[in-house]
Amino acid sequence: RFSTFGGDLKWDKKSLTYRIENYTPDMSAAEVDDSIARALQVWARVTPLRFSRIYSGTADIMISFNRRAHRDGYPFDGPDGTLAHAFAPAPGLGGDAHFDDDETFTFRSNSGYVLFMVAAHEFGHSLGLSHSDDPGALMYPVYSYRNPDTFTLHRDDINGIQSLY
Ligand SMILES: CNC(=O)[C@@H](NC(=O)[C@H](CC(C)C)CN(O)C=O)C(C)(C)C
Ligand SMILES: [Ca+2]
Ligand SMILES: [Zn+2]
Ligand SMILES: [Zn+2]
Repeated sequence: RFSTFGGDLKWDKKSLTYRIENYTPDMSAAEVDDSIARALQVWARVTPLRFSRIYSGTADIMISFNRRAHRDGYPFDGPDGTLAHAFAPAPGLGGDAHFDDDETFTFRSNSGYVLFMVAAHEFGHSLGLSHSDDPGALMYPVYSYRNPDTFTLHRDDINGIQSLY
């Protein structure tokens, strides 16, 4: 069963911007760009939301790779453990997604954490979803590998995001 953040935190606009601030050494920049774009598309396909990329200035969804403490009061924990975090819709830090660069991120291989899968989960938070208790849902709080080519959103994720937009 999906959950949202208290107070129905959601964006009050349909067009959102995103900016990739830096890159992980684990993958090519093109693979990171593609993983991020596809992770946003997961949600765009089932909502009226549209995402456009900007290359400077402040986007609604600022995306970065960080290690340990990185100035938001939620330091990462080194390899494994927490893989990433994201903030509910709001100005400033709201909507932003941070990835723990002490992880090994991959484009599609399960020899690390598939960036597309992690990002798709994080963007659920960026859009206003909290966690689901359904183990098959993308918003379930535990990472599980799924083939990026055959991945589809679980009914619970769709119900959740469509309860907001
Ligand atoms: C492999 N490690 C895990 O499965 C860890 N889970 C995560 O890092 C979550 C992200 C995954 C689901 C992409 C954190 N989260 O909810 C961010 O929004 C632990 C379950 C160990 C906390
Ligand atoms: Ca970690
Ligand atoms: Zn952070
Ligand atoms: Zn989460």
